[in-house]
Amino acid sequence: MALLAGRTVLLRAGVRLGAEAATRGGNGARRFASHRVLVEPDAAAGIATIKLKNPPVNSLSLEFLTELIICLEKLENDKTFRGIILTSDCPGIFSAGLDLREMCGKNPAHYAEYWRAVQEIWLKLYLSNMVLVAAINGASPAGGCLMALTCDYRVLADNPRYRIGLNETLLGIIAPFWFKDNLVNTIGHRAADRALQLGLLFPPTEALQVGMVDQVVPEDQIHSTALSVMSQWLAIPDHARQLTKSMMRKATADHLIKQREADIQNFVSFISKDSIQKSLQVYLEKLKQKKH
Ligand SMILES: CC/C=C\C/C=C/C(=O)SCCNC(=O)CCNC(=O)[C@H](O)C(C)(C)COP(=O)(O)OP(=O)(O)OC[C@H]1O[C@@H](n2cnc3c(N)ncnc32)[C@H](O)[C@@H]1OP(=O)(O)O
Repeated sequence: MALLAGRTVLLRAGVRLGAEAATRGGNGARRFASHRVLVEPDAAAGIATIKLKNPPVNSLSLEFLTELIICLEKLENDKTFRGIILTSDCPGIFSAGLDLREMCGKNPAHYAEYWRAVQEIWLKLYLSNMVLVAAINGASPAGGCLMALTCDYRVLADNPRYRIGLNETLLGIIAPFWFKDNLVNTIGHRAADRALQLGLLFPPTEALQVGMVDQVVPEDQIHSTALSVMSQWLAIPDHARQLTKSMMRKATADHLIKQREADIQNFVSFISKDSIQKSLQVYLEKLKQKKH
């Protein structure tokens, strides 16, 4: 199927990227149909722009994560593409992180399924052979920040409301070791120690200072900057860049891969605790009441 620049399109006959939501059919198999992951391919440039579109805040629900995983798999296997720009279609929000409703009031089997999907998206992004540039055009707490941290380069729009960081402690929860590893690899141990313990959400100037992002630009220049960064990275021969990326990241990814099941069990038992459920419910309630 032909790829059209600048449009959300069919990538392969009969399969619509950005049009897939997991639902259970009668036989329990997954079916896909909805529109949360928009893909704008530029085949000539070898770049696909992924726009996250799960309003209002791009929270990472199981369905949304499933779509994103499938989308990344398709792009990864399509030799047309060498780079992805990851950005948001929701005004002012890159991603609010993990969907708190997936972690509240559900059963252990659901928590385990959800956590496997969270691990999977991280592994897919972190180990991608493609160049990943995050064009962060909104607030990016916790899991939203994590997605940006998996990218090879981060451009943040200059707006004091667009704070980024791993704020888990503010919710009474603990960033898993692989969130921590990814952060340490990005900003160093001392800065990560402070940021994680205090649950810091950095506004753009501070995010740049601490190394959480690589560049801060006016909002209207975010996409053009991401494109120009991308062309710089794509100028490097793929095999050399990919092997170097793997050399830099493999140990961190293997750390999770080796203990994936144990990490799921840890998550399930932690999140199922009454005290943690209570904290998350209080936090969600506060978010809801903020408006009133
Ligand atoms: C054991 C360790 C496990 C896991 C590690 C956890 C990782 C995580 O990612 S946990 C999630 C952490 N996320 C946050 O703390 C962000 C919370 N949200 C916000 O701070 C704000 O919503 C925002 C800055 C992202 C956007 O602000 P604003 O534009 O003012 O929107 P609202 O706050 O009014 O939110 C609109 C709507 O969305 C609901 N919502 C927000 N975030 C989440 C979320 N992460 N999960 C589920 N739902 C969320 C919010 O409650 C509002 O809902 P209603 O319209 O129904 O009131």
